[in-house]
Amino acid sequence: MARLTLSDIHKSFGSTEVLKGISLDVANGEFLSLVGSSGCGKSTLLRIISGLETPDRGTIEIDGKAMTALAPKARGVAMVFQDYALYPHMTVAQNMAMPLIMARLPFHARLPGMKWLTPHLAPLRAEMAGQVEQVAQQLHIDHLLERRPAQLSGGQRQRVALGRALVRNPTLFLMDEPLSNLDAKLRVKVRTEIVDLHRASGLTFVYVTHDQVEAMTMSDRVALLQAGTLLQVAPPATLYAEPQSIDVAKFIGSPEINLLPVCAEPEGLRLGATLLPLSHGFKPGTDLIVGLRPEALRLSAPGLAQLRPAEGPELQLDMVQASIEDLGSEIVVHGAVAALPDIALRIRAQKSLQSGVHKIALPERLSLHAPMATAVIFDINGKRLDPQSVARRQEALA
Ligand SMILES: Nc1ncnc2c1ncn2[C@@H]1O[C@H](COP(=O)(O)OP(=O)(O)OP(=O)(O)O)[C@@H](O)[C@H]1O
Repeated sequence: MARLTLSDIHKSFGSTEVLKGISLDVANGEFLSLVGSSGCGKSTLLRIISGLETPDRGTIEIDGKAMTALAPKARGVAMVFQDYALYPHMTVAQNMAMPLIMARLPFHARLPGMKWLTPHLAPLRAEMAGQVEQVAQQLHIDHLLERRPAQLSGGQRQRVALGRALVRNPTLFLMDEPLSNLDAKLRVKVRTEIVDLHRASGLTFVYVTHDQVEAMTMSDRVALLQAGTLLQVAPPATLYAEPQSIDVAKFIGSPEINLLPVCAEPEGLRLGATLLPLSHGFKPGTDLIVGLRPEALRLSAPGLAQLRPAEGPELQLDMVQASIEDLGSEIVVHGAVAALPDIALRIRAQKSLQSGVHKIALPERLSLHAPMATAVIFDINGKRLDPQSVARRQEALA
């Protein structure tokens, strides 16, 4: 187990500043995912932690010990790459033993044929073979030890790469998009296996992905990186329900969050002809943005099953439906706010809550309802307005 501390990490390649001052603490035994769109600097940060890349500025500590100047192999860190980087001419057993051989056998003893000329090293070789066997059993690949990588499936290769990293008994496990070469079904399976491996090993994991579903389902916390800056670091549920900015709100959740430009009035927030009763005491005339998750919206229309009564106060919006995506268990409805055709709306709803017909047909005009508590309010620069400070302001005005 290891605690990782990054302080003010900067990195440029030529004139391009890729990391702009990253500070991050990863706790002992935590599973932290680093997410962000392509090119935002995820792999560079991982390579800096492992020692494969040097930061221009900033420090890396593991359990309080300075790592910044140490060579990769001195850091006790294991890394699994996207392409697995297995040696094609070696068996699975030889691939998995390689980190042990490099760390523990003297150079001359690693050369071909030296096994017979260094009998005094036989106990060490047997111990290493035992370690490989043990990790192979843990990953259910012990029956594959004599095969070469070309004789394995994608998922099996992936497990060999994990095994090769684990065999060194690392304190910190780094993974760079390890599932991206697997098909969708296998990805779900291996995802669960990695989570199980994390639980069983108790190791600290830092996992890079651009896939928000992976990050949200696997991690204790998610760190969202954008253009070399950390936008927010939080548990998945917090990132989803309490995004600190519009950029975070847009990255997490599919379909994307609905963003409605409104203007504050004394009685609420005005969206075209609709007045949303979110009267938070904003100065009249202030432009704001209201975020509503597609799955927070419920539809009603003539001919549809009646909605269950709401548990708390609700917002109501009229929508002009443009298209319906039927995903089997649920539907996604796209459309526009009535009378404001440029403002797109998306709703995600369980199909069983609809009228029960096989082919979903909805009237063009729909009425949408969302619990008020699910609305997230941002200022015009995209920063989330803290609900507590909003409440305090309301009290002060009362
Ligand atoms: N060795 C290098 N030399 C020059 N530029 C580099 C180097 N390594 C990375 N970059 C650039 O740094 C930026 C960040 O790259 P990085 O691989 O860290 O992004 P990423 O978030 O991991 O992207 P992806 O999800 O596509 O792998 C990119 O613009 C990339 O082209």
